Amino acid sequence: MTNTPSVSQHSAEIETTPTEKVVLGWTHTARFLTTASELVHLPANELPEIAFVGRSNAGKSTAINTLAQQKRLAFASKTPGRTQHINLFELGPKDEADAWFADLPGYGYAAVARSAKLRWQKVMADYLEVRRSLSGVVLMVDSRLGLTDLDKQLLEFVTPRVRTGEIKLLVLLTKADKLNRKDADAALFGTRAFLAENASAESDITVMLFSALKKQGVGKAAQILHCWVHPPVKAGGGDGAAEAERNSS
Ligand SMILES: Nc1nc2c(ncn2[C@@H]2O[C@H](COP(=O)(O)OP(=O)(O)OP(=O)(O)O)[C@@H](O)[C@H]2O)c(=O)[nH]1
Repeated sequence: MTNTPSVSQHSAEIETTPTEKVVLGWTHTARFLTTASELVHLPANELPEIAFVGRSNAGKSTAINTLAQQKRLAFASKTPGRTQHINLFELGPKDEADAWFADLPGYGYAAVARSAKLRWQKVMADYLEVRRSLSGVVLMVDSRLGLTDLDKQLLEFVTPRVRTGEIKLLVLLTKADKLNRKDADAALFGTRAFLAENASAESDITVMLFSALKKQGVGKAAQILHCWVHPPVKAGGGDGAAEAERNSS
């Protein structure tokens, strides 16, 4: 077996459309705000907040770093289960932030004691339930594993509010560089089929392949998040996913 180089050792160029360049300029403004181990310690927020969730080691921190084009904004660890707090990041102009990102603790890491696991699952469930500023969820799923039971539980938990349009959902199938074309397509279509059946065909949910290593899907993901925060002012609205889809094809 060969050693897989860490994501930061690679510097693949991001292939971007002009629109994606603009929105990447926005995600690059991300800066650390604060960290909290308890929900009560999270500062109140009036801005749209986008939560990054997923199984431990799915690549959340790396994805945030890639979107922000910063090496260690969110701590990307090789040891699963290292993100033990909710980390908040602020985006937009320095004196006029327009959104927050929240990096949530990864779930499902086997080596974490059961009590700690349950505690973190509760912190996350409570966060998703009570955080009023939550306007979008980015679910990171390792493309090689597909949706795990805990991912499905999380989806079950958030989809009622996705259906009503209260929160948006983007599913990133991470580490897509580790799959060949056929397996990547299978992961993509399998996840889409699950969501179509279990969420709602009409819901504005995007599922896409993502690789921090190869910079695949980075511009498109940035565009979707940007559109969530700055919805296009036009009749018919939408969350920008369709526009991102068009621009990337
Ligand atoms: N090949 C490849 N490896 C990746 C990619 N994204 C992340 N990784 C690797 O996957 C491992 C886990 O990444 P993290 O970003 O720390 O994962 P996390 O979801 O934040 O993990 P927790 O802190 O446990 O919640 C690291 O070794 C990363 O280098 C990718 O796009 N391709």
